[in-house]
Amino acid sequence: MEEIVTGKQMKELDAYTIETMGVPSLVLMERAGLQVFESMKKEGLPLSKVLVLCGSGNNGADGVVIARLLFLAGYQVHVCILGNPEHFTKEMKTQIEIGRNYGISFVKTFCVHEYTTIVDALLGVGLSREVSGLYRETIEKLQDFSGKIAAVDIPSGIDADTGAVWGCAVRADLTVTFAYKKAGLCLYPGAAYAGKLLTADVGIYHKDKRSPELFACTDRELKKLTRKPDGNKGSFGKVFLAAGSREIFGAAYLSGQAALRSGAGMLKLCTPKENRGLFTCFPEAMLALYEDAADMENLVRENLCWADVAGIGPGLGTSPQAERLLETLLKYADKPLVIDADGLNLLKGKEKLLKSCKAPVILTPHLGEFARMTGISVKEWKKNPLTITKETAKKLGVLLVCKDARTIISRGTEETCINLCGNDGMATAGSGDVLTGLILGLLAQGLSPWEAACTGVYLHGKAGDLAAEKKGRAAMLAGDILEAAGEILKEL
Ligand SMILES: NC(=O)C1=CN([C@@H]2O[C@H](COP(=O)(O)OP(=O)(O)OC[C@H]3O[C@@H](n4cnc5c(N)ncnc54)[C@H](O)[C@@H]3O)[C@@H](O)[C@H]2O)[C@@H](O)CC1
Ligand SMILES: Nc1ncnc2c1ncn2[C@@H]1O[C@H](COP(=O)(O)OP(=O)(O)O)[C@@H](O)[C@H]1O
Ligand SMILES: [K+]
Repeated sequence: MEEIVTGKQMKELDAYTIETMGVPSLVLMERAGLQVFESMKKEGLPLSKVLVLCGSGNNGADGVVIARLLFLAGYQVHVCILGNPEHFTKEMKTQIEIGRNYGISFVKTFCVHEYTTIVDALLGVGLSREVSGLYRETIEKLQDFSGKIAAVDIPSGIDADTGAVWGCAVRADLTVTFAYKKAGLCLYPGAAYAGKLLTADVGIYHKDKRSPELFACTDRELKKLTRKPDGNKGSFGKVFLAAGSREIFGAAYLSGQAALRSGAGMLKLCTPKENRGLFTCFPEAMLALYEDAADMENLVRENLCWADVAGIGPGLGTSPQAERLLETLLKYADKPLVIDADGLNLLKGKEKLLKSCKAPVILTPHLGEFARMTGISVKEWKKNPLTITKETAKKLGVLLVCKDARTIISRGTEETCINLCGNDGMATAGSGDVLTGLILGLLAQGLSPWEAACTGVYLHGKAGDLAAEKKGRAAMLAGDILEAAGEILKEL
């Protein structure tokens, strides 16, 4: 996993490295500047004439280092420093002095069109208020700039914790952030303002490695998914999935397929009797067919005995039978239970039943479903996704997967997972059904609910990226994500 930090945590880590480990602040800064300089070259930014815009804090001081390194490498570079000299940090004053000794050009005014690249070192993780005055005017001038923009640590104007724009912000092509990704670079809109995001090691260190509060999955988590050569279809897990309705068949097919494609041993689909004929194209699935709401109790109890994990929701509809199915599952489930789509729509008013469920429950709402379920609007969630997801998970006593461009996963504890892969091509019908199946498949193979949810969302995002590569973001279908998930697992 990859740790992600808030601005405050980053400042504490900086301070610890400087004060406790004894690494001089200027050494960290030199490494930070060098990393940005090297990244700009490596990423092919046009460096024939560069303007470095600096604020009065240490982000600005990084900028002066970058200007010096560009100057020493023979590039034409101008530095423009904004802000009151009385507010310059100690490091900033030192960097300006060093810069002057080298003879780099400091300018007071500039015309953006003269430059091929602009380095944004105005504000870093120290941003603490709405951007106004000269900072704002300068950032607004960059809107007509046609060259490339490299942001130092974080695009100026982006809140390091929430990704919100404080009045206005720099839209960068490249952001080189130091030590750890900041939460505000991972959440939208900050993620979009960052452009290509690189994380650079500058020597930040902490002796007591604590477990991160916020993290993203990486391939390392996927690589833990191994098959046992002596396993059998029973040991790879049995999935019971209540999905599909008279009107909707595809959702059941997609999520059922995804459960098997992610490696589960067996699948039993619980679906209306009328659907029997449709499943001839899915011979791998066993069927548990129901006719009316009265059938449910025995059917659910029998199948829960058989299964290792249960899921409900994709294409389920909201008929009385569907509602009865959900209630019965909540009443009797003693194995992990994943609730998605219509299962979530049917949850309204059943909070008590949900709370009393003996099984660990995973809810996978997209934001529309989340809003319907909780009464918290999408707009409100987007303002503070980490806290709201955590608080809701805690309140409902569930593991919550809030699906969006950046899916957030919480079980109400201090630790939150954010997914950084995937793309807008995944906003296509049935994509969420595939995710439900993947999570069920991983649960069936023995992953804990937390591991299955975090790894499942990551696998889904990676599969979405592979599908986009093959088919294009507009043309890709949920079935392509499903197929790609299999390929990702194969490559591992
Ligand atoms: N030695 C260190 O501490 C290191 C610091 N680093 C850099 O230092 C940055 C953090 O430095 P600082 O804590 O000095 O903070 P910043 O440089 O991000 O900004 C702080 C300054 O901006 C002012 N400010 C805040 N919001 C403003 C607004 N809206 N409009 C105008 N001014 C505003 C503050 O009053 C303060 O003077 C990091 O982002 C990183 O770039 C890196 O060089 C790594 C090492
Ligand atoms: N812009 C985006 N970037 C990354 N992932 C996205 C984006 N839009 C949607 N997704 C992902 O696609 C999936 C869509 O799920 P959902 O809305 O439930 O689809 P459906 O109900 O059609 O199956 C979610 O996992 C979501 O995180
Ligand atoms: K910046």
